[in-house]
Amino acid sequence: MSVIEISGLHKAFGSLEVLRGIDLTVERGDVVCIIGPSGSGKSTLLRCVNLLEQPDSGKVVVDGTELTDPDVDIDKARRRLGMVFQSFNLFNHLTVLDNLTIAQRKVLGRSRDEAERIAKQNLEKVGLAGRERSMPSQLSGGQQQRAAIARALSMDPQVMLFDEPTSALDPELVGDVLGVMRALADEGMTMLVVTHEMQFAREVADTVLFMDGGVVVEQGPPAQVIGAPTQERTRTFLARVLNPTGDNP
Ligand SMILES: Nc1ncnc2c1ncn2[C@@H]1O[C@H](COP(=O)(O)OP(=O)(O)OP(=O)(O)O)[C@@H](O)[C@H]1O
Repeated sequence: MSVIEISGLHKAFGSLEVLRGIDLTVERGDVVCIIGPSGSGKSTLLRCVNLLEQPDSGKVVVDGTELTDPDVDIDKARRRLGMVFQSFNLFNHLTVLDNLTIAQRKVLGRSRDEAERIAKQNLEKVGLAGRERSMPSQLSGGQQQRAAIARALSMDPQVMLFDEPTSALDPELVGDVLGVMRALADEGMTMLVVTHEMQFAREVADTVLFMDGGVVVEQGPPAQVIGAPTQERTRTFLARVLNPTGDNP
């Protein structure tokens, strides 16, 4: 069964049309990587999936619930989606453990003990066992991002949304975060990932979506979209990101 069904999605900011009719279906357990040039609408698409942005028209259905239905309890429906942002978005005045337990307790009504047990399991999963009492400022960017992933996982999401999760990291920390994401994919987590990491997209994605100018120009398995793109716009973009200096090898 499809976990995400998006149809006819449009979004404009003033006169700027950012999404111009996006259709996308994501099957359970699949990893979909969204690639494309800056300003092509990738983040806006992800933010429309959990209604952080209200689409102007079109439908977003997650796990059988239409989030774009005005009568739906959006806070409840949104709980199926875990979101990881470029900028980690941890509460800096709270310990790592409190960052992971606060929403579990407030939103899901879990007891402190249960929330802490689940938080610790997820911290272990992302390689941060023993850092429960640390403050975010005592962690590297990569560790903060892994804590943010553990926080999202602690809410038992059906789908994880990643918005350029490694773009704010020093290059040497990128691999750890991508490693955690690979492990999640291997466990069967359904994931929608906006990324500039072509190697990750090539190796982990079931489907790659190339967006440009608010439309999906090309989509399919990575071997097709990244390995043998059929559209000129995809080829031009890939040539630039895979060989940014334009040097011949
Ligand atoms: N809240 C907003 N208000 C006005 N304009 C916005 C808003 N959010 C995004 N935009 C504009 O919409 C366009 C698409 O932005 P979006 O962030 O979706 O692109 P992107 O493909 O994710 O780019 P990048 O790779 O640089 O993050 C950009 O021109 C951006 O300036």
